Amino acid sequence: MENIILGTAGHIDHGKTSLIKALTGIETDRLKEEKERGITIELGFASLDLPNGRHIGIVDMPGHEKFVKNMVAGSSGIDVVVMVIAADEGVMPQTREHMEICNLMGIRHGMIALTKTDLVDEDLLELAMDDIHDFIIDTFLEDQPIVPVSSATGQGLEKFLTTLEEICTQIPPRKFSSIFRLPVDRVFSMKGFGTVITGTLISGQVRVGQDIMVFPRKITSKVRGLQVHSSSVETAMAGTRTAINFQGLDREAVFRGDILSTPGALIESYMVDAEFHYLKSNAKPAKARTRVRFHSGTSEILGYMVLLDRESLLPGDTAPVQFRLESPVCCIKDDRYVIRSYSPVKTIGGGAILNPVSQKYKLKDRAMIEGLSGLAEEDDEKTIAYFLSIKGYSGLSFNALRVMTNVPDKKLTAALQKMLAKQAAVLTDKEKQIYVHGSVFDEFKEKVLERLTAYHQENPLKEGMPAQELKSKFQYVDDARFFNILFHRLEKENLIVLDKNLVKLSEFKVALQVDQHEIKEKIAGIYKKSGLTPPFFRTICRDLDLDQKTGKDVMQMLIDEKQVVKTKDDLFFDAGAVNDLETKLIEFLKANDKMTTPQFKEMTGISRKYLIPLIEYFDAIHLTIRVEDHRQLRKKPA
Ligand SMILES: Nc1nc2c(ncn2[C@@H]2O[C@H](COP(=O)(O)OP(=O)(O)OP(=O)(O)O)[C@@H](O)[C@H]2O)c(=O)[nH]1
Repeated sequence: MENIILGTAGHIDHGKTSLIKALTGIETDRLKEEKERGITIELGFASLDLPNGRHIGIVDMPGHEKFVKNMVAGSSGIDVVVMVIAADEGVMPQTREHMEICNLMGIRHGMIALTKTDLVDEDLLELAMDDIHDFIIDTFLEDQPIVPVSSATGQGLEKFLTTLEEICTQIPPRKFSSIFRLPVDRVFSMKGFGTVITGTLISGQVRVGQDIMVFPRKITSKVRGLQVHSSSVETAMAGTRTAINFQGLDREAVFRGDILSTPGALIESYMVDAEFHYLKSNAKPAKARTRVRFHSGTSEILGYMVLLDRESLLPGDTAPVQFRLESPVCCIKDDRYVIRSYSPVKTIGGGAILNPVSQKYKLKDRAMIEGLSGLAEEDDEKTIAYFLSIKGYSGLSFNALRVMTNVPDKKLTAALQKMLAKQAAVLTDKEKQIYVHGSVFDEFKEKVLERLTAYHQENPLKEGMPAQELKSKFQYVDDARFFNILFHRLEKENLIVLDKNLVKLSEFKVALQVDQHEIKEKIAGIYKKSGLTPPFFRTICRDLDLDQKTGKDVMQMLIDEKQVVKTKDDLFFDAGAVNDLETKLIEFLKANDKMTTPQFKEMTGISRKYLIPLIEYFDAIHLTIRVEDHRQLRKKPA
């Protein structure tokens, strides 16, 4: 049987502490001031064994309006709430506020103790009952038992216990994360023991001898002793009120609001995103940016609440928000929190954490914000994928994923394995256990392929791009190991070939092994030698065993360097030969004004195959112009 944590709630002086004392014999008001003033300021702790042997840890919460923040602190980790309402007063302001806080904290089980029945007659008791029935409509206590009791006379206490027992059997086991966490309620020193810290162990477990870290201060220490419900134990499990005795931990260094965990397990953040329910009881809509008090675990932190998807939020509505805090928190996903207004102080809403380690959003981050609302659903793979996708190339470690997703270790490992298998995630660092989203790899793949394609186009005769040069184009992938892993995946997919520090697309082939300069010289020589009767270019390529693309690139160079002249299609001429011809042509036209094709043939002694392309070339460069069946100079000679 699992342990259960019970919390009391209710308006000041309605009899919470007296009820616990009547049930357990334990006086939870232990501060001197509390005794003197007769009210509960701090959280009180007690425990109770039910008739069926089940052990219950009790957190007695303060009812005074000023101490609601301690009440919030106490309510994290509570399974069942006893709402205490005095028969002589009925539902009062803090009865309502506590109910709202319990709702916001996600508490789903409870009952009502109608106390001080000895002070009222039948009629008044009935009136109080009616009052309560109206009050619990649409709350988690609707349809839950109401048990009249008197702590003064003991009347109804037995019925109270059997009812509580029955409720406890209905509480399903809690879904605990694997991370050991204990929000600090109290710190004190005991003679001969040193520093003792108490709190509710809200997830994971802790054992004697274990190293712990106090967050967000990051002080480390070792567990010397553990007590659960006043007995020493070796290991304490989630869902128990726990006292931990530390070896060499300064009492002054730890405060309520801190949180104990294992070294490095939590991540502190000044920004968290959450689903926020704005209580119906608020009078005005919430503004886009509101100064608030953020309560989570046992801490209260000042900050701003920023609406993420709207300009204002109506009472009763729920929306994604970001909290920007003055000091860091160490939340994990799904943690419940409560928001109180800055001044006057009043509970205005709360909900569950969606992204415990967030950042400021820019306009382009719309998709990230939209993705947040999907996180409230419990789909492990989707949640993991969301966080991996927003982290891009840097990815997330297994450790960070535990915090971000709140998925217990075994399930997290299984989900990641599944995602790796279908390439929805890539493990980029085995040692540090870093995962990136599958789409990050796809994006990288696209970019590398694009880069290499461009490189091959620019350098058709180079066998490949130096790997170092390629890497330098991806400065934003700052982890060399990560780069190499993605790189090798491209190789595995047969998209690229890595050889002697050169990378190339696998489909790319350099046609020639001779170097570019040599080919160029050879081709230039052929044109020089053949003068006005050159071979077709395709013939040259064939004779030299050149692939067309390489040949074309070399030819382009010869044209650029003005070594050859391009006429139509596949026919190129040595630039020197064409120049000589041009001089002769100009001389002839100056002397004769015009020239027919047969005259041109006579002058050059070449066949029409070369003649026509050359004549058309001189027209194209605007040296000559065709008039009827002859050519003349386009510009009259000076
Ligand atoms: N007659 C009578 N008096 C009661 C009963 N329960 C509590 N009281 C008295 O009511 C006063 C307040 O009781 P507490 O138990 O301190 O009330 P509380 O709700 O714990 O108060 P806070 O923790 O300060 O919010 C005390 O003087 C109690 O003696 C009861 O059943 N009958």
